[in-house]
Amino acid sequence: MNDGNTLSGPKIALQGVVKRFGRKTVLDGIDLSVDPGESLVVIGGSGSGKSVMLKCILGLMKVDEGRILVDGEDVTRMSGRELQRVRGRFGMLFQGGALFDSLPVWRNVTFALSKGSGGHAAEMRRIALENIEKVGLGAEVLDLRPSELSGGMQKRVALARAIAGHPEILFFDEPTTGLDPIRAHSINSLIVSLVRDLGITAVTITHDMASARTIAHRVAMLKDGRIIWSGPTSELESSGNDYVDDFVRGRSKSVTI
Ligand SMILES: Nc1ncnc2c1ncn2[C@@H]1O[C@H](COP(=O)(O)OP(=O)(O)OP(=O)(O)O)[C@@H](O)[C@H]1O
Repeated sequence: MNDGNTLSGPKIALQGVVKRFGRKTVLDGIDLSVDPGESLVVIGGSGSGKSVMLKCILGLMKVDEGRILVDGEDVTRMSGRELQRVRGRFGMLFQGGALFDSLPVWRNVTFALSKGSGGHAAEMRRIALENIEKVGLGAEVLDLRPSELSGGMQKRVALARAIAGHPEILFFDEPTTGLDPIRAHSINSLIVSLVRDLGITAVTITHDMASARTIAHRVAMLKDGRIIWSGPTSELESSGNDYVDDFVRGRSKSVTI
């Protein structure tokens, strides 16, 4: 699936990553890598450290031990401009979309490009439309406020914003939460096509196993601060790991969601 990229090494590599809050160790030696163009889904119970892991990759949280390489560069040793430069390669779709309700859709989509200062309005509208169309919306939503859109449309606008800066890597935090099955399916399809058509590397956190099965090339399970299993999506049902089995089948005896 990643033919041609094998020589370039992983897009993201976590090596022995430890993150503590006070006495609590949330990440306890994470080793994980994501290949260029790969779609990795991270699953795990509530509070298992999935969001903390993404924040560490983005350099929004400092790790206590270990290294995180993005295209071979260690982001844990970076700060300031250097970190901003690497962050420019990422797009994020946050839980809830995190759109600015005081701004029309087109300003939301181009917010990072215009740095919030305005930019050239005609050019920004053109870019907004281009990206809105990529997520299956049209010009009629450009001047609406996010509150005037349905939850599914808001997610699409947030996705349009995430891809507007031509990211090489996209992070999705619970992209289908709160959507009905049809809208969830269309967001999943968009993620699949972004990875396939634009060659984007994707890391997604989700509790939605239907979504994981649709969008992931590979799934990694986080528990007690460690990756306890990772494998191709086709092996999810035969992982040989009881905890993964319980999680995948939605059994709750060892999982708290
Ligand atoms: N800034 C912080 N200060 C202290 N503890 C934190 C901080 N951020 C996260 N934690 C703790 O780290 C643990 C992991 O949190 P995290 O948000 O990564 O979980 P998660 O796996 O994403 O959960 P969920 O699926 O519910 O979103 C939790 O116990 C949380 O309380």
